[in-house]
Amino acid sequence: MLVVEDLTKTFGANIAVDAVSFTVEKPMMIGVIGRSGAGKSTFLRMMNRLTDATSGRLAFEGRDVLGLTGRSRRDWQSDCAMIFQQFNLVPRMDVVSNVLHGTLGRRSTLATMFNLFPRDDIHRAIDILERLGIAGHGPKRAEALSGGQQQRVAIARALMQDPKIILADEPIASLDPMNAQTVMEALRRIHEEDGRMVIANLHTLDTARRYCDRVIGMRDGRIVFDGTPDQLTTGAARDIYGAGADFSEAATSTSIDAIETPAARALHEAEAIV
Ligand SMILES: Nc1ncnc2c1ncn2[C@@H]1O[C@H](COP(=O)(O)OP(=O)(O)OP(=O)(O)O)[C@@H](O)[C@H]1O
Repeated sequence: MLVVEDLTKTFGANIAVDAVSFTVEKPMMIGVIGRSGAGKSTFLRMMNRLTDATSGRLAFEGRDVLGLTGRSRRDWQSDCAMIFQQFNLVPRMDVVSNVLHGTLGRRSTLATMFNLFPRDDIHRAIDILERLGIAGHGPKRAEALSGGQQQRVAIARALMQDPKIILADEPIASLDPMNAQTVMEALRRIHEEDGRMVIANLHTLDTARRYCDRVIGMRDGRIVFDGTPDQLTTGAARDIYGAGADFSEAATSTSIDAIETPAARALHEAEAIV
C-alpha cells in the first residue's frame, strides 16, 4: 500500500535522505530511529509533502504522492496527518477548538474566520477527546494542560482529519516517562482499533521495540536496518547509531521502560563494550 523508491533529498551538497526505499504491505506501526541528523524528520516531511523531494518515488494506494499539486496535495495532507514534538497547538485557544482546527482543510475561509463549526464536528471532536481520555479538559485553554495531555489534543486534532496515516515526528521527545507512555499507548490503540498506519520518528530504541511492529534504522540519510523489533540486535543498533560515544547515549535512553527487558539488557551489554 506504501511504496517508497530511491527517495532522496539534498540541501546543497548535503544529502539529508539518500535513496531510501521500502514497501509497506498493510497498516502497521513503524518506528524510525537513528541519531540526530540521520534524516528522519526530512523523510516524514517529504512524505507529508511539507518538503519537496529532490528525486525518487512515493506511492500510497497507487497514488503518486510526489506528483500531487493544489487540491490533491492538500487532500493527501489530510490523509496523512502529522504530529510534532512541540504539539503545535494554539496555546490560548480552548482544547475543543484546537481539535476542530483539524477540519480546516475542508472548511471555508469565512467559517474559519468566525470559528463556525458544524454541530456534528463538535460532537465528533468531543467523542475523540473522550476516546483519548481528555474530554474533561475540553473547555480549558490548551496551555493549561500537561505536555502529555497537549500531545493527545494534537493527536485528536489529527484524528479529526480521519487520516489513513499518522506521521509522528518525535512525539514523546518533550515528555516525561509517564506522559510518554500514555501518548505511545494512544498511538498504538489508534493503529490497532482503527487500522491506521502510524510512522513515528523515535529517539529511544526501547520505545520502538515496545510499541512498533517494524523498525527502520537510518544513518546518514540511508536505511541501514529494516526489520522487526526482535531482529534489532546489538550489532544492528551499533550500525544505526555508530559505535562512537553517541551510541550509548542514544541507544540506552530508557525513558519509558525501566524494566530490564532482554533487548535492553543486550544494549547495556553493548554499551559496556563500546
Ligand atoms: N531546511 C534545511 N536546510 C538545510 N539542511 C537541512 C534542512 N533540514 C534538514 N537539513 C539537514 O538534513 C540532515 C537531516 O536532518 P533531519 O532533521 O532530517 O534529521 P533527523 O534525523 O530528523 O535529526 P533530529 O532527530 O535531530 O531532528 C541534517 O544534516 C540537517 O542539517
